[in-house]
Amino acid sequence: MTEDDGSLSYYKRINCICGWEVKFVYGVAFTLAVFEAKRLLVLSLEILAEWQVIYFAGGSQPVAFTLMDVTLGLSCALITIRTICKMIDEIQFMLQCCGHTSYADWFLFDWQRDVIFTKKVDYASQEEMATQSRISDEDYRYRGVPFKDEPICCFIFLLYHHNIGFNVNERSLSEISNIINHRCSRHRYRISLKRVEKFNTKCSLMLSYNPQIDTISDQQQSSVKAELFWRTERCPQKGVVKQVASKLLRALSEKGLALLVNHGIPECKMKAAYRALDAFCELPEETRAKYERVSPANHGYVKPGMEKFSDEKELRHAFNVTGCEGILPEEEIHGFRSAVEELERDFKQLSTMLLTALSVGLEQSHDFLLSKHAHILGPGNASTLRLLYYPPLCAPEQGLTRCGVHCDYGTFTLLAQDCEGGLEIQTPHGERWSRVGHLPGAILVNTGELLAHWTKGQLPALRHRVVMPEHCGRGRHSIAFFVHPDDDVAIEPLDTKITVASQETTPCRLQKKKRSVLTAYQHLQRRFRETYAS
Ligand SMILES: O=C(O)CCC(=O)C(=O)O
Ligand SMILES: [Fe+2]
Repeated sequence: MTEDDGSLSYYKRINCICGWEVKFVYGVAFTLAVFEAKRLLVLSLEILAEWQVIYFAGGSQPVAFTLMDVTLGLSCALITIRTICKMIDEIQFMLQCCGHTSYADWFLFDWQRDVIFTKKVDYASQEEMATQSRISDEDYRYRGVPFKDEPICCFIFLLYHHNIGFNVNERSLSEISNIINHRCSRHRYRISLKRVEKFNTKCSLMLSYNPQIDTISDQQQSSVKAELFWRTERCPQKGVVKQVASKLLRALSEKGLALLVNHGIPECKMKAAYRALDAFCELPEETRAKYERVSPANHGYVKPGMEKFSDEKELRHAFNVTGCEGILPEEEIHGFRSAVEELERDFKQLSTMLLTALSVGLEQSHDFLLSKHAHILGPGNASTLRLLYYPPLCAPEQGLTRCGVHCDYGTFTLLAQDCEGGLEIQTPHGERWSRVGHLPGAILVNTGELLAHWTKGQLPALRHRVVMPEHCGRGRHSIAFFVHPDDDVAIEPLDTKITVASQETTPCRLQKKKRSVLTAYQHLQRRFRETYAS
């Protein structure tokens, strides 16, 4: 890395981190394609030159067959190459590794196009990268991704469904898992495969990676899964709910967060909301001011600098929607209302399911937590849908950040984010920060202060922040759904018998001081006073 005119350029060559197996198969497929192409060329030339002779000797039929054979051979070889490339890309994507300087490179430029059509591009140079063709959110999956010699991966765990998009069969999955488990053991990746026919799913891939923990023991590994199986069932079987509950609880107790796939909220609804907020942020300042949040209500537009979690300037636009018929900029932005109302409905439904699972996991009746959250998005409950937009920034700047360190205040938060990245979490039992990568369509569940307090810290509140981008980004969009109990619910530790291992946890601020019993409303207002500039 060199420093030139104050700008940083990276001069690191691109190496493949893949094992010899992948390189070998890749090489064979490529050689095959070259060989078949050569054969096709030579044959075509021969036919052209000798056509009269072939015709009179009655050789046109065998020649036609050979031609067909070669053509098929070539396309098969090309398909093989493509499949292998896709498989490698998919693995890199899931591991959130590779890329030139980080896996986020994939989203920054059209890697494949540039490799093919440009003679020499320095992918390491930020200036050069800024001039490259950008790749859209929809496209990146179908393009190649750059390799890197040292994976910059963050802690992530997920259950990824075959029928959502990991389009390979079970055999190739187990081959991939063998290769990765063998080759990447030093990077602490683990992949395991499961068949879950019962839930109308062909197979799932479980992947875990944690660079902060020296080794992931088998026991730790099996404790970080969380998935929602029963979203389409009105009356789910008890066993299914119990299974999800225990996975969710283990994930939240050990990591403070869980990643949900197969949750039923389509990505297009998130994107509609992102677009609606973009349009709002482009309105003149005086128009936006009409919709500003006015305390003590939480509904409305929060302009940059209005809410502060740290001493740094925090550059973000937020629009809080509390569901209590607060005004929305529908007049200026047609479709704003429907975009947020649809999401509110979906997030509320998802929260209801998670509250049921948590109640069961806490060994209470299934409606135990639901009864404390009876009025989500209605009067007397502070649950809020929040649209967030962080404008693009080119380089980290002193005293400026996107979102300072904080714990969320309520029961839990559901968070959807685009591919820009920047979200970081502090694992409950450590001081180090880990990146949370972007998995398209997945929703993050993180524990809030009240759930931590209720469970005496056994489900610890997750400290998180959004840092500035390393490269020129495109701006970050996210949607948070803060689930809060009804205003009058007292926040005393619950009488629960949590079955997960009790561990020493980093206390969130609520637990540090002994205070008289507060209601959920009082607790929230206290937090708002601390974070909102008057
Ligand atoms: O934008 C994000 O990803 C995080 C936002 C957040 O943590 C919050 O608003 O509480
Ligand atoms: Fe937060």
